[in-house]
Amino acid sequence: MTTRRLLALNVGSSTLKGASYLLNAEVPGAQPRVVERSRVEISVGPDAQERLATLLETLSETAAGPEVVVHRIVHGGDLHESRELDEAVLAKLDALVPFAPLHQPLALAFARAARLRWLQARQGVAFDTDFHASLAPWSRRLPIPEAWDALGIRRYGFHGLAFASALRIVASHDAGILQSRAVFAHLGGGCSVCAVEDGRSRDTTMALTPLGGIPSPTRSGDLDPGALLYLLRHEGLDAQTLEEGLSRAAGLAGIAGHGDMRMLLADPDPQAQLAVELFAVRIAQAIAAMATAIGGVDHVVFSGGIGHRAPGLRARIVARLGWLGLALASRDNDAGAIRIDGGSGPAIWNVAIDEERELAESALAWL
Ligand SMILES: Nc1ncnc2c1ncn2[C@@H]1O[C@H](COP(=O)(O)OP(=O)(O)O)[C@@H](O)[C@H]1O
Ligand SMILES: CC(=O)OP(=O)(O)O
Ligand SMILES: [Mg+2]
Repeated sequence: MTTRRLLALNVGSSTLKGASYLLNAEVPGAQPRVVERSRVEISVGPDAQERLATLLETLSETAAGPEVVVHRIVHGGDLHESRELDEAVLAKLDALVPFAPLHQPLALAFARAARLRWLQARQGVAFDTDFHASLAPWSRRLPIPEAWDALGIRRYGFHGLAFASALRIVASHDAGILQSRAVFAHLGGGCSVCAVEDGRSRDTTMALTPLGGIPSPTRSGDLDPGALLYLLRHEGLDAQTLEEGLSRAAGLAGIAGHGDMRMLLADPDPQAQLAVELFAVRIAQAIAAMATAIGGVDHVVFSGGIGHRAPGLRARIVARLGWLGLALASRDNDAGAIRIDGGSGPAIWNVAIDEERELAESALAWL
């Protein structure tokens, strides 16, 4: 048997998740089996070398370095499919920094730090945007002048590795999801909802950047574009101040002062309750909108730090979708079971996604 050590790095907006795997092949050249060894989650920080060192210490992987490293890259632009990282790919990803300013610089700093640290390792990237290569033409195009579309201002969509993982996990319980209409709600540091028909993304709420779509804990999501023009033109805000406000001080935090859903759900303060209500209604509306995009819904799938861990929020979202036939089995929902519907309408799933495994599996395409 041949064995290679692989490290998967998932740089999110609030967390850095790492997992180490063995790629075991019975004979040289055979498709390897991806076997997880250890995983860790730490908060992100500005010093990539220091964070990498901390991550490796916790993974107990300092003695033998990885032979393969795969990085999650939020924005791949027109690049599709996982691929090996070289200077030309890095340059293309650098150019996409303005389309994902919270994520892309950090992830590329980690990729560069990892390339310096493990000079001998083969390193690659997989993109959040890749899952959405199949978006419907009316979803991909934004209703803006042609000349702006030509600049690349269109819907790309994000959280693709999260949706792919959720799809893989649900399909392992019910392969029927691969031939049906499914709506995925990924609710974490960033939140987005996706319409998936026969296993392919057709529409999603985030668009050009991970700032669009439904609100997130500290991000505004979609706004009247006139509000931004007003702030620029009449309140004298510059682009930097606007970006900071929309990315870090908006969403739940804009209304309630912070974006921690655990605390908000338990807080009777009217502003906390307004934030939760606005969040739940916008997500429920997005689920209905995504169902409309694909002519109905057979499965609804929740994931992400909030989507998977906050049963009270799932209950509030589903309560608004009874007219679509959705109903929860309350006890299963409260217990955090994977299948949480009452058995009558569409199936409702609650999954602990594994983006790191998606990263690891994606490397098999270019190794
Ligand atoms: N038990 C919980 N209930 C509600 N929210 C939670 C819970 N645990 C974590 N969260 C929230 O989940 C979010 C992080 O989700 P995650 O998907 O891990 O983030 P990232 O986008 O960094 O990958 C944070 O906003 C955190 O407050
Ligand atoms: C795309 C995105 O918003 O990712 P995250 O939720 O990990 O911040
Ligand atoms: Mg995430």
